[in-house]
Amino acid sequence: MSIQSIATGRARPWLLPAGWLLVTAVVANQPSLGLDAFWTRQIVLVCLSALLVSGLNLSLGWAGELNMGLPAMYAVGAYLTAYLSSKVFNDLAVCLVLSAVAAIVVGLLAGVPGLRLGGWMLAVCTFLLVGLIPVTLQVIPTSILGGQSGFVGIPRPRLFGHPLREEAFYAVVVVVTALWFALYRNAVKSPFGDSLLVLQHGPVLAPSLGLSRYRLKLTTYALASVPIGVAGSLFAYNDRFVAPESLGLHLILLTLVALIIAGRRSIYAIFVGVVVVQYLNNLSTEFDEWSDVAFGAFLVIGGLAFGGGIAGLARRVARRFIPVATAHAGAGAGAVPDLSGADLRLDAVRKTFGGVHAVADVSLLARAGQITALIGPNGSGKTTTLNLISGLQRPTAGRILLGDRDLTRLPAIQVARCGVARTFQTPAIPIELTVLDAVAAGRIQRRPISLLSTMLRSPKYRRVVRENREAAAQWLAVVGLSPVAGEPAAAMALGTRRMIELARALCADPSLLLLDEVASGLDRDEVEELATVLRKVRDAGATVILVEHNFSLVRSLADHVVVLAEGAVLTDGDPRTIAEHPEVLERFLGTGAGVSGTTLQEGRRA
Ligand SMILES: Nc1ncnc2c1ncn2[C@@H]1O[C@H](COP(=O)(O)OP(=O)(O)OP(=O)(O)O)[C@@H](O)[C@H]1O
Repeated sequence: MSIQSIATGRARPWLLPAGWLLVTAVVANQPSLGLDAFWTRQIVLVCLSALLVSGLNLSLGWAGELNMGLPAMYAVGAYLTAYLSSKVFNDLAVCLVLSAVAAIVVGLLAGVPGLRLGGWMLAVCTFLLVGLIPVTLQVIPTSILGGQSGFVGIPRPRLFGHPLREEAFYAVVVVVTALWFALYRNAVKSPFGDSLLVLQHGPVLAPSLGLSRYRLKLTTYALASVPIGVAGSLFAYNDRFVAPESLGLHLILLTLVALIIAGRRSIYAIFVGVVVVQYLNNLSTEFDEWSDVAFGAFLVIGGLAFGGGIAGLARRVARRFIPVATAHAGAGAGAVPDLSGADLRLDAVRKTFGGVHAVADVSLLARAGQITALIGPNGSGKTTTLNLISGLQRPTAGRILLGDRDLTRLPAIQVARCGVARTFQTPAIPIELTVLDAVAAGRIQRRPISLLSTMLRSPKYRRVVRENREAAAQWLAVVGLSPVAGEPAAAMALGTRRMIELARALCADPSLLLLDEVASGLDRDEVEELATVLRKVRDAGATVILVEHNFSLVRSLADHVVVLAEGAVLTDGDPRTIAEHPEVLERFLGTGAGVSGTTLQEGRRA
């Protein structure tokens, strides 16, 4: 298989858009379907609910933040449309656009402080917005928004000066929903969506790849406001009456239940979730006073028992019937591009945690085009040193220089953007990414693409994504994982996940590569393959820092070895000198153990 064919992945990419267009054309054509008023209304309601669920899914499923302010954004779209169309200018397109913008603005009022404060504060801040709906309606004169009794007399919609008959409005609702879902799908099935999956992995991975958690979450949250505001606007035109009681917590309850049925991060399954909830909601008019209790109970039970929803179920079934390929091509086959490394210099770097001196005035020089091994027993400060270099922790004192760039006070995102890439002791592989996309994630920050370009699949988007995927495919060939490029990365065996992480770090074209116990858990053949790859990377000019317990690997690979003990440098030199150093032998390898033992801990125990 060629690099290009691995990078391209899916055959017949036009199939999905063509199918979606066909479905939209059929459903939008109400007269040919022969739908009566009941079914037309049901389809309109499904569309409005699907818009709401997609908004909630973006914030909760993709960005991991519960947006409790959904009814407030919906209310903004509905009341703005009611007011504009009745008293200012009646045009459906204008009202849709202004409602989306107003929903974003209102959402950001709560979203900016909520996301800055972190934790559950977004849910709390947005919840306050819902409380503001009745207060706002009390304050604004009844002659403007209708007060507690609601806004009546919303006119029939007009579009570009023409009045819209009922079937034309129905078609607009279907087309707007289909269009939004195409844009929503493009947004999440892209490097932007992959970045959101990286966010799900926890607080450390995203900054190490140069991705800002706050910016990504805020962008997603703002995007999530768009379909909610649009749904509010369409709702006002559809019912031609807006009342505060339809904008309460019941709305968020129904939306959450539909999302649970559809599954977090679902796309088209949202329509199934919405249809089920609508059916249950129609039934519940017979036991109206109990409906919130019933939906609340479903939320709890569904959340516990139905994790992943329909989308998750489909993925599990697919995994069961389509076996995961595990073939391995043998590492070191592909060509390694030039990696222009830079010298790394640590100057009396210190890190203390309370009274613990994790790193005590460490000075070292790691040269470009060399592998510098950092060895020492457990707790000697190796990982902390890597964390200080990569910006995940800040030094208490000292200086860190990469070439002539001072990294000492830079946060992890900036350090990553300066060309520092790393792996972790436990491989950090986000769920739901293919092996190819997990590797390409290493390059997302190198050439950012705007969200608009992403959603519209602009020529720039296509070019950058193709080039990134080709680079990822090239690194997969180097580490011998081309045969599993399309498989789910997180489901791979430990050795494969370590190679995926290594390929991801290399895919960023790093000037400095930090490897934290990259050989741990690998079998003999895998360690040999790893050594082959690392020699190629070194020969390509990268600066490599290798934290490792496997002393045989260190001996065979390292140009220079730095030995840490209790946070300080005990000694440094070439591997042969270190292997014969009396104190190293005595303290870590054991005087009788010799240096051919595989790990430092084993030697210490000897
Ligand atoms: N966040 C922290 N808070 C308090 N102490 C810490 C923290 N991180 C590390 N330490 C302490 O700093 C010392 C060095 O830890 P570090 O993880 O860097 O060692 P290491 O050489 O990488 O060990 P290992 O080989 O087990 O990974 C240890 O005593 C550890 O307990």
